[in-house]
Amino acid sequence: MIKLKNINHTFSIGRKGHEHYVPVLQNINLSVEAGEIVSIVGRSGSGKSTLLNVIAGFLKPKSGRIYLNNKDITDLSETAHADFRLKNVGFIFQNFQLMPGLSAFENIELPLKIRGMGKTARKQTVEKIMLKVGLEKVGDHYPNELSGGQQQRVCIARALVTNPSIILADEPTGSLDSETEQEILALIRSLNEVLDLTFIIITHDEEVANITTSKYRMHDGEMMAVAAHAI
Ligand SMILES: Nc1ncnc2c1ncn2[C@@H]1O[C@H](COP(=O)(O)OP(=O)(O)OP(=O)(O)O)[C@@H](O)[C@H]1O
Repeated sequence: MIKLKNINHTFSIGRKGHEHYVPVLQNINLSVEAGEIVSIVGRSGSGKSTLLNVIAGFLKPKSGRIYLNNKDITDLSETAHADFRLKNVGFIFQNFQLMPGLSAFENIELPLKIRGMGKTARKQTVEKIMLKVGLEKVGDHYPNELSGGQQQRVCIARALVTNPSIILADEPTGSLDSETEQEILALIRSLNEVLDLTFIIITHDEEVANITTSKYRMHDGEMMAVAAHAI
């Protein structure tokens, strides 16, 4: 489903004329099959977010190829990439990134509005997702009227609502207490099982890495497989 082939990336640091180049991704190869939950762990600065940005198409690698569902997406234009993301990829963030002026329902509905879906279909789709993630009672709450766990559920529902084939998650439980973390991890597992959704999760947290089917560790821009086990 996702294949990274020999991905390399460097950032240039410093003023023009005095810049130096820091290799951040070095010869990364990764293959993620449909229905997997993959975690990428590693210290701060090891290149995890850069890798996720490359997979998402926000950052073009200096070299290497990226395939999603057998389609080479490395050289898509920005517009084509944005369109591709809207149809195929959902995002979950550590700090939720919800729109503060929109209710839970409206936050989840937003990607469907952007896609031009009609009002009745939107309502049906959002209500179905809200039920799936346990938000049916708080649709009219604004983000500041929700707990951290509920906000993360809204973020997850918003990621799911366009029916993506893959979810990219950046520290999805980083802002949650340990009990809420367990609830969100259980939700991710059940979505994976029921919907056969694929997840790539970057995390510092070994608890998160424990629910995954494959685990990789980044170290100074290099990646190695740590373990693979059935959940
Ligand atoms: N836009 C940029 N320009 C220059 N250097 C960058 C840029 N973004 C990241 N870096 C550098 O690339 C390296 C990897 O950063 P990255 O954010 O991918 O690490 P990370 O593993 O996600 O860290 P964290 O867990 O703290 O988020 C770091 O040394 C960082 O300083």
